[in-house]
Amino acid sequence: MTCSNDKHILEINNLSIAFTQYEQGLRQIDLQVIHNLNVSVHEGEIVAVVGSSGSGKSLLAHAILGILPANCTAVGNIAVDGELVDAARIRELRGKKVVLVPQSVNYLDPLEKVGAQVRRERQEEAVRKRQEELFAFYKLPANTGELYPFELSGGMARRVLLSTAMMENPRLIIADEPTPGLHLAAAKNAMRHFREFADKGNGVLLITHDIELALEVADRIAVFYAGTTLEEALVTDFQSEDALRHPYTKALWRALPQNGFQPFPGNQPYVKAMPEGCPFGPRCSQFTPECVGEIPQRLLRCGTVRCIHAK
Ligand SMILES: Nc1ncnc2c1ncn2[C@@H]1O[C@H](COP(=O)(O)OP(=O)(O)OP(=O)(O)O)[C@@H](O)[C@H]1O
Ligand code: NI
Repeated sequence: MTCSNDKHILEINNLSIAFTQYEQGLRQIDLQVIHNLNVSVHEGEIVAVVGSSGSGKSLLAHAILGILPANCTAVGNIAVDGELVDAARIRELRGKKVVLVPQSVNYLDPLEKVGAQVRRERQEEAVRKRQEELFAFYKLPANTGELYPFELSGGMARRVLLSTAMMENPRLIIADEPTPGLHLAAAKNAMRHFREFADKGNGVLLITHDIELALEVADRIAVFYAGTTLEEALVTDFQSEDALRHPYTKALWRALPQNGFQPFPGNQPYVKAMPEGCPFGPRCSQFTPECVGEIPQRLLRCGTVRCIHAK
């Protein structure tokens, strides 16, 4: 939902995710953690999803890949390359057309050498060559393929995960916090790889809590808060506070070092204590009684916003 006419590689509409939990062993409750979420990635784009811990970023990634936990239900529409995908279809696309760079290095199988994992046990020479090229690109030592995950440093493991994602010539990469533990040079290398990948007409959804990193590499930013998108903005909108739409995004902007490091007190609401209406209401200086009602996401200046007061 922007002014871009480019084709959507990923389009998510009205995604909601709830966990079923049992309280005191008996009473079943549904905890809604993602609410009517919309987000899209066009051809050639890196879209960064930024939000604080617990805002639902990883669940979004897992929903797109169809790997949510069993006690979790997702409703809404997910389209990849213009095709609405259901659970069976996403299973076919996963690891091929759509790949995940997971948040945790625990996704590596501890019992298998990493080279074979990245090659998915395939023996062809071309596959081995591609794996070796990727390891070299990520500056992994020559013998890395023969090591087990426990023999890798955290940064090496992360670079192995990045190599795994790049093995299959995917169309869409979902990268969930791909840089923690990486040295600056390695992080920049990974981001350069994403950029080249997107420039070929593919898409990247980059999930991060690091807004400065997002502003450096992304084309658009989706601002997450308490399980929904409060704003979708172009990176260039972050050049001035006035170009931004939502009071929360403006607060994030003022907290950036280059804009005075102004702290913003308070916390995102806990899933069990969500306020009615706007989730940001209790922290918002523009709060009015109308904010307790339904807050639609609307188009505004080539982006979107979920705030009735935004102009
Ligand atoms: N298995 C689960 N059972 C119940 N609630 C869960 C489960 N997994 C996640 N949640 C809740 O869902 C919400 C979103 O979690 P998620 O992992 O997507 O956050 P995140 O934005 O990725 O955070 P972080 O930046 O820390 O990785 C959190 O409130 C979390 O407590
Ligand atoms: Ni996460």
